[in-house]
Amino acid sequence: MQTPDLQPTAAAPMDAPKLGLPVTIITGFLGSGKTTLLNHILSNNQGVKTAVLVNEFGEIGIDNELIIDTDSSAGMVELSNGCICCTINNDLVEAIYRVLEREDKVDYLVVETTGLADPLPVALTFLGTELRDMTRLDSIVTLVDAENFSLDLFNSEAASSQIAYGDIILLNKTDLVDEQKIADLEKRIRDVKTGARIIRTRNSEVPLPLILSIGLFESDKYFKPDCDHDDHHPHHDHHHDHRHDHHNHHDHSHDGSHHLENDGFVSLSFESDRPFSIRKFQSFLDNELPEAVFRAKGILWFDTSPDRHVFHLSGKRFSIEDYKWKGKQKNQLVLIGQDLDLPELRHQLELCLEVPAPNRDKGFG
Ligand SMILES: Nc1nc2c(ncn2[C@@H]2O[C@H](COP(=O)(O)OP(=O)(O)OP(=O)(O)O)[C@@H](O)[C@H]2O)c(=O)[nH]1
Repeated sequence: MQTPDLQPTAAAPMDAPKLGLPVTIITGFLGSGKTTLLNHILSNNQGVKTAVLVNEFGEIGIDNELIIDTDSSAGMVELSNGCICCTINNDLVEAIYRVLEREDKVDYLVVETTGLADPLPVALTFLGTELRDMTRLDSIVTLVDAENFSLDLFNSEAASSQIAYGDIILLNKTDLVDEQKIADLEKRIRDVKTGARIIRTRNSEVPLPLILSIGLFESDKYFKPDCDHDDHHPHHDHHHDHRHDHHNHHDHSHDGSHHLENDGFVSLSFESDRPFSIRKFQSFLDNELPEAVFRAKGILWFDTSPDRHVFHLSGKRFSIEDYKWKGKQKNQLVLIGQDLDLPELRHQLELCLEVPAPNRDKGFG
């Protein structure tokens, strides 16, 4: 279920973009940091009107001063930053409709599942019902408590399901354990899920573009840009290799970019005025995409399709929405990951282009 078929579905009606509300599901065992992550999202998701669905409102530790207005009849609370919070009483679908039917539209929906539950039914609610056309399941983010994730938890079906379906896994509370334990856990997580995308966090602090499909085209604000471009960026002239030392750094600021640079996150911007071969691009996603790529967003042009495709990727999950071209056809893709081999990745993408051109200049834009 993680990887829908890449073949574009029937063309969307002219100029009628799908209004799929992007949805991120947060899952993870009891006490792993889900509510902490929700608060992190709500405090940093500026300009993105976000709705959150939680199982019981009491569980959400949103600071009281964020809350301004309560419409208890609808089980909905409006927060002072414009975000809304809605309880799931019995019926998840009903709660989602309450969000979708609001006059004051939201841009993003985040759903926190209960710690003991398997996230699959929640994901299927978005993928397998009529909600499928109104929402777009963007990512499933799994929190893992580095201190308490014991062997027993690996025997819990819910916990292994949470890992198996997580597009991105946040190994949280890394402040409470030593490096050896973290490394052991990463290995055990990869035993459950080959190719798991794991990010180490404290207090669930993760750069939002890694877990939510927002601001990805502005990723150079957050992520050290493509090495190929370093020469053109005087601010990056102190560029050095983070591979060997990034775990020893400490985040002295709450500024996301600082944290990211220390953790070796980089982004690759790829543009081309030739279309991708859909077959080669699909094979790249299925077989070559490095584990260290967490996120991607792109405007894609395929050889066999007249449409403009908006592409989102989270871990191995991706979605494609079809639109009509307005301007000139081209490919534009941003990939974000940790310690990526950027020249190699660029080369792989070039090989996905429809007609390989010899002696192509390296680097775009
Ligand atoms: N030391 C430490 N504590 C953390 C970290 N992240 C979260 N916590 C604390 O762990 C406790 C549980 O965090 P929550 O965010 O409430 O966890 P949850 O997954 O929502 O918990 P449930 O709703 O019970 O499933 C809180 O006291 C947090 O402050 C971390 O990285 N390090």
